This record gives sequence, structure tokens and C-alpha cells, in this order.
Amino acid sequence: MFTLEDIDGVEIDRRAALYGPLADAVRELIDATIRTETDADVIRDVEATVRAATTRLRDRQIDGAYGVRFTPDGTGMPWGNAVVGLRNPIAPPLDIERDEDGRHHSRFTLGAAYEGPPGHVHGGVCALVLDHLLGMTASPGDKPNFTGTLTLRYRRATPLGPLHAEARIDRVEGVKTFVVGTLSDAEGVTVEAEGVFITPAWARD
Ligand SMILES: CCCCCCCCCC(=O)SCCNC(=O)CCNC(=O)[C@H](O)C(C)(C)COP(=O)(O)OP(=O)(O)OC[C@H]1O[C@@H](n2cnc3c(N)ncnc32)[C@H](O)[C@@H]1OP(=O)(O)O
Repeated sequence: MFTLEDIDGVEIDRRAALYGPLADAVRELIDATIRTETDADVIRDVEATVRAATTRLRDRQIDGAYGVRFTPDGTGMPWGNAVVGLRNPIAPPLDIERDEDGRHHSRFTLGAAYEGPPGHVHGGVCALVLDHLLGMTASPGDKPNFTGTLTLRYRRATPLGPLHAEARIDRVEGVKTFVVGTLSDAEGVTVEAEGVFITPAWARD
């Protein structure tokens, strides 16, 4: 679902300033929910408060998911996205930078909400992050390229905490773009990724 929204930069900034802090607050809430050891009566009270807040937010809401919205000048607002979504508290969220040579990279922190093995990042979360980063790298223009095949080699467990991910295009063959990337901690690479990203039939020339 790619949707055109006829809004300008001022309106995007206004919405980002409104919804971004809400998502940040809920991210904090998720972390606190996992880690709290406070008294039982406090937990019950907070549960009621959270349920009441949810009811207030649902007072007016869209049908279904957020989708990927674009403005007329091509600015993307993938705000519901599970990796980069500004409005999605489940997203870390990643801030992805693109170099002039097309490499994409991101520094981010994964905390308690992303745990798999004790103290370490869930393997599926590593795949989630790398899938998105490689997919962005494969889609430098206005054409989307979707994951066809993603292959991961988990070299060692990825500790929770500050991480770095990067990706680059290896080669392009027709509708297939081959991308490679890594996830690393301060000691070096923890996961290597290779992906084949394919232009869907509806977006081909
Ligand atoms: C601008 C926004 C950027 C956002 C980036 C976000 C990144 C997020 C990354 C994702 O998570 S995307 C979501 C997960 N992926 C999917 O849901 C994809 C679901 N599958 C499909 O939509 C189609 O099957 C797909 C686009 C992958 C392939 O389309 P077709 O099935 O029409 O492909 P076709 O049969 O025309 O084959 C074209 C070529 O691709 C090859 N191919 C097809 N499926 C493949 C596959 N799964 N893996 C590897 N190669 C594949 C196929 O062999 C062929 O190779 P050759 O040209 O050499 O003959």
C-alpha cells in the first residue's frame, strides 16, 4: 500500500514532532515493562493507566496498517515500518544513512525488547534489521525491490547494546539486485547477510 499524501515539509515536521515523542515514550514503556520489579499494586495501577491511554488513542484511528506514504515531492513516510517507523514503538528505530557510493549504514542500540539468547539479540531481529537495510540499499531510486532470498550467517551471538549495520550492492542482473551486508558490535562482525532483491512485475519497465 503506497499512498500519496498531499502535504508539505512543514506539515511533515509537525506530524513528526507530534507522533515521534509518543512512540519514544511507548518504547520506554516497553523496556520498563520488561525490566520493572516494582510493587504488584503499582503494576496493576500502571496496567489500568495504559489501558485507559490506549482507549483514548483508539477514539479516532485509521482502518488497518499505516502503509507507506509519499508526498508529491517524493518524501517517504514509512512511519509504521517495523525497522524505521517513526510512529512504531516496536521499531528501534534505525536512522539509515546513504553514502555517495550507495552504501547504506546505521548505528543503533537494541535493548531488552529485542532479546533472544540471554543478553543477546534474537536471531530473527538480526534478520529483520538486515532485511530492511539491504532492501533499502537495493532500492536507491523510486523503484521498490522486494526481498526474494535473504541468506544469513550468524558468526557469533550479537550482544544487546550499541550496534552497527552496513550494506552495499554487489551486482545487478536484470530485475535482480544482489546486496551484501553485515551486523557488527564493537568487536567486529556478528552476522553476514546476502540478499537477492527483485523488482516486482508491476514496477518493471
Ligand atoms: C522504496 C521503498 C524501499 C523499502 C525497502 C524496504 C525493504 C524491505 C524488504 C522487505 O521486507 S520486502 C518484503 C518481503 N518480500 C516479499 O514479500 C516478496 C514476496 N515475493 C514477491 O513479491 C515476488 O515473488 C518477487 C518480487 C520476489 C519475485 O517476483 P516474481 O515472482 O514475479 O519474479 P519472476 O518470476 O518474474 O522472476 C524474476 C527473476 O527473479 C528470480 N526470482 C524470483 N523469485 C525469487 C526469489 N524468491 N529468490 C531469488 N530469485 C527469485 C527468478 O528466478 C527470475 O530470475 P531470472 O530473471 O534470472 O530468470
